Amino acid sequence: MKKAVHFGAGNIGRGFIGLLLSLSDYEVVFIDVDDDVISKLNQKNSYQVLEVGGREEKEYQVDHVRGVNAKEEENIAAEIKDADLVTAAVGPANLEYIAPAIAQGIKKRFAADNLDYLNIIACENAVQASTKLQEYVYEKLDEAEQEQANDYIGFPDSAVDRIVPPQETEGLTVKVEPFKEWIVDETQFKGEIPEIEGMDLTDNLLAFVERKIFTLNTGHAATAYLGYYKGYQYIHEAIKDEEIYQTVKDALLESGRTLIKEYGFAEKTHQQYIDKILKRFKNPALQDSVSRVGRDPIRKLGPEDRLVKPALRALKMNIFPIGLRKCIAAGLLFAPEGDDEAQEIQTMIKKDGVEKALEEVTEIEANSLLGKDIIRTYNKLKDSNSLGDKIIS
Ligand SMILES: NC(=O)c1ccc[n+]([C@@H]2O[C@H](COP(=O)([O-])OP(=O)(O)OC[C@H]3O[C@@H](n4cnc5c(N)ncnc54)[C@H](O)[C@@H]3O)[C@@H](O)[C@H]2O)c1
Ligand SMILES: O=P(O)(O)OC[C@@H](O)[C@@H](O)[C@H](O)[C@H](O)CO
Repeated sequence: MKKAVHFGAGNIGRGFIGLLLSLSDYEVVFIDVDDDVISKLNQKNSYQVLEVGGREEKEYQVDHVRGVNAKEEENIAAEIKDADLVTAAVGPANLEYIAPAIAQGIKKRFAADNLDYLNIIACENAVQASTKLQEYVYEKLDEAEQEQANDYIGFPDSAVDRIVPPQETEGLTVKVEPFKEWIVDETQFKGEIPEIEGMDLTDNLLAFVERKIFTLNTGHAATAYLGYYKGYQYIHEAIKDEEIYQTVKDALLESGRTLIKEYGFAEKTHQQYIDKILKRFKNPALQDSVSRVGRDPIRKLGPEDRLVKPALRALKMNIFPIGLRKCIAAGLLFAPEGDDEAQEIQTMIKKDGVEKALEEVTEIEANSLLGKDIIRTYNKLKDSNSLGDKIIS
């Protein structure tokens, strides 16, 4: 049996990547900062994945799993020393914290003359997350180790798509949607490409990753921010609201026009891709919350992320992003308790005004045409309790 070390035993870790690895005959060693999940993995050495909302509910048994606490750097390095694959799904902001243990593992492999190729794949909602992880890992290697790593350690970037909502049960069981897509850049592997059920390959990853993030995640964040604004708890409820559906669809068509121009997707195929995604949002069995989907709005409203980047691209194509600007404005009103980034935005707005907060978070100038329009929309939203016709125009 081969061995994979996977960082992040959360929703995507257990509900998607861990499942695929197990189906492909890997033992999976999960690394996590959460003591509780690690001790449960070590007590049971197995868990279940439930696919819900399709024609029939499907259950998968995931065996041969165990856990190591992320604090135990030496033990993690020892696992990586003879691992066949390393994967991660910890959130883009946490990649820098897993890099030291990965670097230690690489050092141990080289010190033991283990020159088997190793590939390390970050499965995050970010463009070039594995490349970013490589930068963090290389900061911990000396020049000779970096040269050796250039020959033996690959960091293939990937795009990962499966909606895994917050879990309601205490145990390890993970509820997931039936849809799944994991696409990895075949040009960045070192050595033989591992055969993993459900892992697809491409030599054109940027097109796929941008299509995914600037469609699914754009629409998801838009639904979450507009849904929160209108008082919905769940994504499937929010997307059923006609006003929200129309605004999200407008935003996706704007983003879609930029993707079609950038990557040459066929218009009809892209339209079908959008429709399929909107249908996935409607899955009531997921009970996916607007607070999870909108989480970390400083990241999500950032200049390179799912709402602002397509809006700026649209502007460059002389399309005024009427739908996207409304979603950005609603994002500035997103304030669920317990979301530190959402609270930070609210504090910025209270302290220095929405103009300053907009500039700080999105890097859009408050005095630009788009900036002024976002602020006008924000103020209108704040003073009413519906998206309203006057807001939609
Ligand atoms: N849930 C989804 O629908 C989904 C789908 C596609 C991609 N993603 C992406 O996958 C990544 C993980 O998302 P998620 O929904 O699984 O989140 P999650 O919070 O359920 O899981 C993340 C896990 O990483 C762990 N973690 C955090 N810091 C760590 C560290 N330093 N070392 C080890 N473990 C650490 C957390 O304790 C948690 O268990 C994100 O980048 C997300 O964008 C999520
Ligand atoms: O994980 P985030 O915080 O980047 O985004 C929240 C959701 O949009 C995301 O997790 C989706 O469910 C996922 O990307 C579906 O593939």
